[in-house]
Amino acid sequence: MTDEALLELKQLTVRFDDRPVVDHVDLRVRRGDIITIIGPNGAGKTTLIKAVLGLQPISEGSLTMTPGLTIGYVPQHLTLESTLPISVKRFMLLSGRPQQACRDALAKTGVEHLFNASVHHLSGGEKQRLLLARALARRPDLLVLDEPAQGVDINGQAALYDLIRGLRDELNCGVIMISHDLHLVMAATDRVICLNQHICCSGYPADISHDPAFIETFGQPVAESLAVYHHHHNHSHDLHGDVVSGEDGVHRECSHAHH
Ligand SMILES: Nc1ncnc2c1ncn2[C@@H]1O[C@H](COP(=O)(O)OP(=O)(O)OP(=O)(O)O)[C@@H](O)[C@H]1O
Repeated sequence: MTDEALLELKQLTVRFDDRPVVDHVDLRVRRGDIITIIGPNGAGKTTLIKAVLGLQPISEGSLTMTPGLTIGYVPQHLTLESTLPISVKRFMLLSGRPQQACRDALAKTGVEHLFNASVHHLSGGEKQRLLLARALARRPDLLVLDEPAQGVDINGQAALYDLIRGLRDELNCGVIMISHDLHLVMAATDRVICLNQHICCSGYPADISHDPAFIETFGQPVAESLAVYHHHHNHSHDLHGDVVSGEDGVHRECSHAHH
């Protein structure tokens, strides 16, 4: 059932004071999909996610979910009252799931060893993994993540995206996330949606980095630096950057600039 649509948005529009902040968005999320929403500040990304979570009323269009769909939500940050002592164990049990399910989820995100630690003492990356574990404890059909790698260093970010991909494979869930880490998105995401109120362009990273709408939104230098990620060469280069014959002995010219 890999093509089962978990969620479908049709012409979904959210207006604030008659201003469309999310403008006629169509989106279909199936099991196994990883869809990343990118876009400049104020583009409507969080508003769209809130609509999916049922936290934001829709002005127009429709949002259909498969009946009984369980959503696991990972917010940008863990916000807790700093004076309230709380352990990882207690935080996880607040999800209402049994202890073993909580432990299993923590093991999946690699932080089970912190079960008795204070949440306040966790590093930024560990907190994100804890939030992810809390979402997983619900055994979600759909994971929704709002900038999951915020405050995590670059190696930690790559590891977190790898983890999300691995969890998608294991749970066969759909994933929809917002990200500002364009380089990681382009290297790791299956499908990208570039939102600027409406969907400017969408598709696979290799394709959208060449899309004029993408270049207009993020600028030529960003588009060029991202295009390298999924750039498949049919030939090799020597140390000077000159093209040498391919494996089949055929020499082909590059159709792009090298950096
Ligand atoms: N409840 C609200 N009432 C009025 N305007 C709102 C409300 N929520 C968001 N907005 C406006 O809608 C626009 C989109 O906001 P949103 O938070 O969805 O953008 P975003 O793409 O997530 O931005 P960022 O990347 O900066 O987080 C902004 O101009 C914001 O000020």
